[in-house]
Amino acid sequence: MTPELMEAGAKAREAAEVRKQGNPGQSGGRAASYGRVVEEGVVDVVHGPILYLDEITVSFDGFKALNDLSLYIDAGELRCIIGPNGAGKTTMMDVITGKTRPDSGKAFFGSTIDLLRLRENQIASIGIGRKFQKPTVFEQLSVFENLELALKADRGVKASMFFRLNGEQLDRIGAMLQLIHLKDSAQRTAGLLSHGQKQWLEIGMLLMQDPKLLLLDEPVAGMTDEETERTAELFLSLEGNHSLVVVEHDMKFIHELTRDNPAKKVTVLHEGSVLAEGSLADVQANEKVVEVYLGR
Ligand SMILES: Nc1ncnc2c1ncn2[C@@H]1O[C@H](COP(=O)(O)OP(=O)(O)OP(=O)(O)O)[C@@H](O)[C@H]1O
Repeated sequence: MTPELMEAGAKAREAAEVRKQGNPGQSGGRAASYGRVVEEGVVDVVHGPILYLDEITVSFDGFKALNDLSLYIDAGELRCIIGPNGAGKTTMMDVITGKTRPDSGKAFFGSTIDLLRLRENQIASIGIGRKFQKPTVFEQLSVFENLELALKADRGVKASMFFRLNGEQLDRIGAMLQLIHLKDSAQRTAGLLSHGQKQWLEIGMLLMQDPKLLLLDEPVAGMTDEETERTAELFLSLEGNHSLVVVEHDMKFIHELTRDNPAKKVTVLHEGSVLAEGSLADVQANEKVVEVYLGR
């Protein structure tokens, strides 16, 4: 069998597996999904949040990195998650993206897609994008080529080689360059960009794949104040069209992300579960939060 055919076969199997999730009696015991057919790439958010984590527990040698963690993110929401070192933020992202399997609990994408039954690559292909703390771009390629590659990412190797951008795709790359503030650097080698610009490029690459949910792990670590402000602007412009979960230590950045709407929810994690949730002002005034985190 040719590699192209094997790839096509694997894709078809994945699509079938995702579709199968509408069957009754699947994990999570959610009768609400009974008999519904899940189309590939379609996330059902009509009846609730885009991300639903319920009583997730993850243990490492008996130590609970996540301890009955329940968290719900609405479609189009920008949620900031803070918490001291070791609170479980990375482990939570690992569970959502299929890197770590929990001991117990439920994790749904929309109301029908059971994330705990999918592999990492399947989870990425149904629209959950993850940005790690360190930027990972193709350093030898230009900014434009990095975005072009991201656009082709779901094609097979051979199809990518012969793939030519059409007008609409060129326009999309142009719009993305504008959005991530790299229009003037389109032909620049990515390796020569500043740290902040590399972060934006990687975010742009994720966005080229049009994720429904973006998980961003400390996106402004190492950025200048100006870059941090621009990143806040960028995320605020994505809110509504995408759902974003931003894990961050930088409180100034959290302030910037919540400034337009002081009631915006912020979640504080501690020892593997939610310690407090509410507006930034509320959580900052919460005594338990002050004790374990902000008061340090
Ligand atoms: N693979 C592992 N094996 C053993 N312990 C682990 C493993 N992964 C995480 N832990 C522990 O689980 C706890 C939660 O870790 P996690 O990295 O999720 O926290 P975090 O909130 O992301 O912390 P930080 O802000 O420092 O990145 C920590 O005490 C960590 O030492």
